[in-house]
Amino acid sequence: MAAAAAGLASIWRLSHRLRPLQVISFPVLQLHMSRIAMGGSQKDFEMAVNQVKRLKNEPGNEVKLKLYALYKQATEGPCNMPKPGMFDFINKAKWDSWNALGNLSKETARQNYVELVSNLSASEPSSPGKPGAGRKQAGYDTLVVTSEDGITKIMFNRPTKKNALNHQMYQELMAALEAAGKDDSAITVITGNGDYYSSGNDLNNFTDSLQDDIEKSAQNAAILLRNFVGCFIDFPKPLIAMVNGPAVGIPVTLLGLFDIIYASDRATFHTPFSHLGQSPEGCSSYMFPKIMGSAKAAEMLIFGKKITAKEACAQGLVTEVFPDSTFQKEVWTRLKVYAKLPPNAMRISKQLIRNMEKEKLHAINSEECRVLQSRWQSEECANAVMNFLSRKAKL
Ligand SMILES: CCCCC/C=C/C(=O)SCCNC(=O)CCNC(=O)[C@H](O)C(C)(C)COP(=O)(O)OP(=O)(O)OC[C@H]1O[C@@H](n2cnc3c(N)ncnc32)[C@H](O)[C@@H]1OP(=O)(O)O
Repeated sequence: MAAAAAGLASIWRLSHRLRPLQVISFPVLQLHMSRIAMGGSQKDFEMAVNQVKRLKNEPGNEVKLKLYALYKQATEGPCNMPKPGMFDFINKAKWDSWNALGNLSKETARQNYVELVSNLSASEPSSPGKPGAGRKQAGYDTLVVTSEDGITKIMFNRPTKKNALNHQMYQELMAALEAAGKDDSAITVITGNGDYYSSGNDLNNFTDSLQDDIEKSAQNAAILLRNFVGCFIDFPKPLIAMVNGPAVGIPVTLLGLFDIIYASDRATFHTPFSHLGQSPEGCSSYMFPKIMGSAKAAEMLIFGKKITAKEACAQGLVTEVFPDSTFQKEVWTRLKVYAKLPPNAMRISKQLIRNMEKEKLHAINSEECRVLQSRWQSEECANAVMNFLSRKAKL
């Protein structure tokens, strides 16, 4: 995990230790970007290097490695570093990427770098104010939060990352739940934007947040997780999950703390904790056996068996499954009716159902986080995360 501590994030920093930003007005920048798409002078290259720092969309590790390699080739020529050891994952990934460019000339590398940045800039969001943005609650980047017809909807909004939960999303979700618990809506719905409900914890959290002190990082992550799951345990109103597509990891385990779970028939439920060298969270170590029986829960939580929406419904994890083609229409129609029921009665009934176990759930949550804190420092976990980040393994 020492290698992970250095972090793929460092590729980004190491490859861009450059001069301070130049200030360029937007029209000048646009003109410039169309120019640099065609050329690769030293000046264009320097501007592209600065432009990279202003990208709003996170380009992903594969692109970062490509940028790193082209930058090194353009500034230093062919790879001149000794090959790092096989367990030095980060430096090995960087070395591989740079070395793969062989004898590419500095000029061509500069030009390729400029073109790559130009393409990345072209796919950036142009301006705020998309249709419907007026109804969006302000203050969230990773979520879209809206309130209407007595329903507060919290939508994961990182579709290009399959709605993986980065640190910002954990914080924003806690804030959104806190606000939804107090607003005048009757029910709260969580769903995902795009083809996934959510692919779970963003595995880049492991490299982005790690400082030199791995123990401290694991401790901070455990505190974050405990507080995060605590918000679901304490949520005072009916909480509904609209599982619009596949779900992996923590968005699945949390389902035991929801009151209703509606799923598209495209949804799947996957908790591959052993594959990741990790252990269950979200109170699933207690709620899953309680909901589906210990044998079915073990297949999911210990052996990482992925189940379909239909299977999840048969096992009691999901309330009802809908054909994907009618999922949105049917579920929203139903929820709008539910949201008209007397809100205080619904809240009180939910609390009657849940409150008896609240204290126990908080204790389970604490214990799961304590165990995970140690798992995150294990070699099994470090290897699994590095394999994903270096593109060697997906689930
Ligand atoms: C601090 C609190 C910790 C709480 C503990 C929580 C535990 C968990 O949630 S464990 C589960 C963790 N999740 C995973 O292990 C999923 C990893 N992702 C995958 O295996 C795959 O991405 C996939 C099966 C979910 C989807 O595969 P595919 O359809 O082929 O799509 P891509 O892999 O190309 O994904 C597109 C894009 O999204 C990025 N991405 C997807 N999931 C994650 C993730 N969990 N973390 C980080 N990034 C993720 C993926 O890297 C791609 O990005 P680009 O390469 O930049 O396009």
